[in-house]
Amino acid sequence: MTKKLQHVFALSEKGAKDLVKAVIWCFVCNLSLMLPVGAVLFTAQHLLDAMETGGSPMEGFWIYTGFALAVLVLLFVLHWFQYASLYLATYKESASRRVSLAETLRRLPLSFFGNRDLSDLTSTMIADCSSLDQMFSHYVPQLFASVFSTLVIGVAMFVCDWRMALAILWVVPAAVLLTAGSRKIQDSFGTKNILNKRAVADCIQEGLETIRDIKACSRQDAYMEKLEKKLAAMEKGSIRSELATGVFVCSAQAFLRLGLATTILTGGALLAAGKLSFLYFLGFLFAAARLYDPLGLVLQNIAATFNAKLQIERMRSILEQPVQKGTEEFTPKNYDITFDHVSFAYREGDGVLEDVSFTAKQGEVTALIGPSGGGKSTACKLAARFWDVTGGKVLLGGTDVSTVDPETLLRSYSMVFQDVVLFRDTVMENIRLGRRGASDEEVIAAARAARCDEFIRELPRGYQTMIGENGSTLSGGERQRISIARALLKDAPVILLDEATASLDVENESAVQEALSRLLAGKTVLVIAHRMRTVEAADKIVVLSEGRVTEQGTPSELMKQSGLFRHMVELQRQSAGWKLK
Ligand SMILES: Nc1ncnc2c1ncn2[C@@H]1O[C@H](COP(=O)(O)OP(=O)(O)OP(=O)(O)O)[C@@H](O)[C@H]1O
Repeated sequence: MTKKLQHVFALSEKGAKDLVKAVIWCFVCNLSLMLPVGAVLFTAQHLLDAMETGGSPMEGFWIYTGFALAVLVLLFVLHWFQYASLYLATYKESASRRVSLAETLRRLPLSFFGNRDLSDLTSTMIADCSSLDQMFSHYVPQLFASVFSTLVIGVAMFVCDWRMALAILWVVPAAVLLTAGSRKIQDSFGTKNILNKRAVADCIQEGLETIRDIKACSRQDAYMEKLEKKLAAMEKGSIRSELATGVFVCSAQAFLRLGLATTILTGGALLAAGKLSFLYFLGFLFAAARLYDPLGLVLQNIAATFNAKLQIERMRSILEQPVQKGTEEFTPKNYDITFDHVSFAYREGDGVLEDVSFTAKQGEVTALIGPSGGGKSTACKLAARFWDVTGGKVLLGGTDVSTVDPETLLRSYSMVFQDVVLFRDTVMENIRLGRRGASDEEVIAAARAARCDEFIRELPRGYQTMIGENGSTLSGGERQRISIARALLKDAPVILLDEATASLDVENESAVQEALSRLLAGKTVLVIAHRMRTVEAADKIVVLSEGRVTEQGTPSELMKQSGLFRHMVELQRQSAGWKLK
């Protein structure tokens, strides 16, 4: 049963077990609500007996007071356990749900993120998790518990007096059926409502991410119009969804109250006919009120439970994704990177690399060149197992990288990509990301080697200056030098450089090139460079065009052929003389 609950509600094993416990406690608490009814009847019986026999009503006062207090204490204890099992367990599960989502996301190949909307993932992590917290702390356990407790209380009522039991309970199946029968309608409105809300969140996130381009293209009005349309659709959808839920739930709740009327009528008739004692009549009246209250709430919550379906599905779609796995024991015999007949496609049927074979040897600089879109960056990322290949193998030191745990593998790589990512933190910490635990002195030494030190010291608080979101307060060249400093600090045996010096001015470029050449000694270097000057000193050139290796060899060997490399070198020599009029 635990497994089934885990699957249906996207819970951990402990979460499923805790849900069972919560249902049991809610069930016990629902039954305990009948205890005060018993206490009142017990006391009333005593008073009636005393009045009939002419005894003192005060006789046994302490016993009844003690009994009432015991009921009170028992109720308190039971509700305390119910509270702990509902809320504490739910919030523990909620924390572990978020952690396991984050863990899964950490282990997913980048292909997953390529196919998913970022704002969709954000809303799953934040909004969906919160909705499920609410659902598991307030709705689901109470829903199950009410079904069981109503059954038990119903049987007890039938045992006491089947006519009164019928008068009370006939409305229950009708009210539940009315709510459950509306599921399809509520499902459809609820799903539309959630999708509308997501569309608004997407639109806001898109606007925030692209605000610079929106302004640059004077598209503010068009953007606002689009957002307003989505907001209007959301408002309409929310009202419709609430109305659809409200109509059915309120009707079902009203229907439930009809039971009180039939209880009074039936009880009154039986009482008048002498077929029911006054005490029993009183007891059934109390019991009906006690029964309908939690049931009314449950009806309200059934609708909320229907709406959670979509959120659970979205959560499950992440949790059940196949994650990248592999051995954590990785000691390659060397750090040669070998592409062995590698094919790769971001989307099925849309191949980006086709039968790519080459080796980037340890101690050598291997340059990937070729026309834009030829697959150079893709090859670099496959070398670090950011994605898994669709055909062939990528080997590091003779080991297939797809058999190595991605985080273990990445310890062997330092990377500087075109799109530098900086975090909202100090400059010091942004560089320290290269090697956790590096001392301030080591960070500063790396910054010096990457020619960052000078501009960092000019920042308002030097190395302790906070960098804005993704380094927005720094120039492109400065961002890139910080990322080079990170790579220098990491000092890994494999270096991947993707246009590493693209945003640097000539003075900085030669300074960084000098720092890089010190770092690169003895390492496996895979560099992507558009400028032929950057790759003149490479040990090996691999030309990638339309996803295939069209040439490979030393620069001088390739210059002798009249292939793409030579053509690119000549073109760049010509363009070196190009100037603005
Ligand atoms: N994340 C991605 N999802 C889908 N397609 C992608 C992705 N990244 C790249 N591509 C596509 O894969 C192909 C190769 O891209 P890649 O970036 O590897 O080429 P490149 O040779 O490095 O180009 P450039 O020199 O312009 O950076 C291109 O057609 C590109 O549109």
